[in-house]
Amino acid sequence: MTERLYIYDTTLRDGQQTQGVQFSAAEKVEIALMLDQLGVDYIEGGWPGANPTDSEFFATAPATRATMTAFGMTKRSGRSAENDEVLAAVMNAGTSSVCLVGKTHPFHVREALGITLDENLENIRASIAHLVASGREALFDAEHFFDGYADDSAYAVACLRAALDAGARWIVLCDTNGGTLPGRVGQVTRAVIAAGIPGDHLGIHCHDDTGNAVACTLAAVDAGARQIQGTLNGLGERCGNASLTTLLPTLVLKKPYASTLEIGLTRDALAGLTRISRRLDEILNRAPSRAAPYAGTSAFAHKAGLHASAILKNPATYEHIDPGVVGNERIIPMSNQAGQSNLRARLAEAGIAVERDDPALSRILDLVKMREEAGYAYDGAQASFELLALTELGRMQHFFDVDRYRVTIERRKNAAGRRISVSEAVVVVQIGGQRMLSVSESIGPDGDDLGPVNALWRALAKDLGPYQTAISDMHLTDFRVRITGAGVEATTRVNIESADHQGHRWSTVGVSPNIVDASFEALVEAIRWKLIRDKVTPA
Ligand SMILES: CC(=O)SCCNC(=O)CCNC(=O)[C@H](O)C(C)(C)COP(=O)(O)OP(=O)(O)OC[C@H]1O[C@@H](n2cnc3c(N)ncnc32)[C@H](O)[C@@H]1OP(=O)(O)O
Ligand SMILES: CC(=O)C(=O)O
Repeated sequence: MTERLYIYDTTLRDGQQTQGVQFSAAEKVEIALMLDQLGVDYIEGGWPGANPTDSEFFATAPATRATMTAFGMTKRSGRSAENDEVLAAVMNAGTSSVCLVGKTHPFHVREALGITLDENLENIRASIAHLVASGREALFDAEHFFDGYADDSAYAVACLRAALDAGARWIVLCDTNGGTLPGRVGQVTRAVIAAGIPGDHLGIHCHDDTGNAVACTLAAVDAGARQIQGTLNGLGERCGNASLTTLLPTLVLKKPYASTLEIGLTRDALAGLTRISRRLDEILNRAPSRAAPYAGTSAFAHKAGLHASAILKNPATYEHIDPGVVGNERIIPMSNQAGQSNLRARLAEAGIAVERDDPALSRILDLVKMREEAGYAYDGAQASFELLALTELGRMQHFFDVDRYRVTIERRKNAAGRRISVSEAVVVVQIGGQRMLSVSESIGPDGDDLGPVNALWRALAKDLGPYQTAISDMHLTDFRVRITGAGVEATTRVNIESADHQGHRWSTVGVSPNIVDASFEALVEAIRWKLIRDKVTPA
């Protein structure tokens, strides 16, 4: 018989506690709709009353199939739940479900709240009873539960019991400081169930401070907890929360969960996982994590020659699942670890047909290895690799030549008298016998300098004559610089990631002792790749 496991997402609340993350209300709406598509059961939208964004979000929250939940804390001592203004703001959001965090560790009751243990129990009871009396589904987040249990298990469980007896639907065991290991989470969860808190009322909320949040969550599920809390891409306070991007496919696809637990997530929805994960990164203006399980850009990248050779015979040789199941894709990158199998697969993927015995194959392989020795890295620069291969195969189209470029950096006062630096770039290109000169500065909308690479990009993209339409939907999404080698041998590698409105993302690489020169090479390659991908006819 299968048991129901409920998924509770807290990206919009705990995820917003990530350093550097600040969602707007509109972004929260977009994320809530993505979570709903995915099939989570609860969406914790934030803390109404705590800040204007969260209040605005609840005022305009979208209709969702998932239960929208407001978050807050148990009432303060010395006032009734009805008269606690923080709790009132949470209730006023009007959600059918409300989650309140409360203390369960005597140390925190005494130190952080400065009240007696009995007062805290009463605050929990009265707050939950107030939610239930007003017809809300009540959840109790038992803060620092595992630390509290280690200190005084009877008191920690008494806090859970106070919430359960007052009518809480869910009691959520929180590893707030994230220091508990999976074995201990499993052991304590079992003990809590044995103490009379039923597993189908028990949730788990883990932080990733030891890198074990997902494992701890699974340990609690193994022990009988039937609600898991987590966030998209593992966002959350400090090191983050248990990542639902990892947990959801694990629960749907892996034994024993797939056959013993029912969750509200279909296989179709799971195929949207990578897209949703990447969209969140875009909202946060972050490059997607390479190593993230399932949705990472390297999750199905097969770099080593031996792996690639076997993958081509049967992907199951080096993949634990089919990448398409989570909407991700297989990548066979080129690098100095590659053999001919990587090369042929990579070329085929790029739509470049080459006969098995074409002598260009070993020339390309040698060239890749030689250039990697000189500082290039092609495993993260697929587009540059394709250009290199096309050139070596004699199939590279000729779009334009760069005659010269120049960048100057000037430190000067702006109109307001503030000292700013301004970069100016001049680029001269030859297109179909015509010479074109473009000049651009790098001043952003707020008057600040965006740097010499930005000035170069603007100058290059300003007027490419017959190619202007093709590159007009192109923009740069990431820029990474790495110094390779040391001392006088040091050189700079620049990786540029570009995207267009058709949803393509591509990476190029440039190498030079001079950072601007390396950047320029990567920029020019990004444009050339776009022209090829869009099948633009050379002028
Ligand atoms: C483990 C977690 O992640 S829980 C989620 C935590 N999230 C947040 O804190 C983000 C949103 N928080 C906020 O915007 C603010 O902290 C507010 C609006 C909630 C409260 O702001 P303030 O009234 O200025 O209080 P402040 O933040 O300084 O301190 C928290 C107060 O809540 C009390 N408190 C903390 N936890 C609880 C609790 N579970 N029950 C009752 N009171 C609590 C503290 O003792 C402290 O009270 P004090 O001011 O009398 O010392
Ligand atoms: C409630 C919560 O976020 C925590 O205890 O970590």
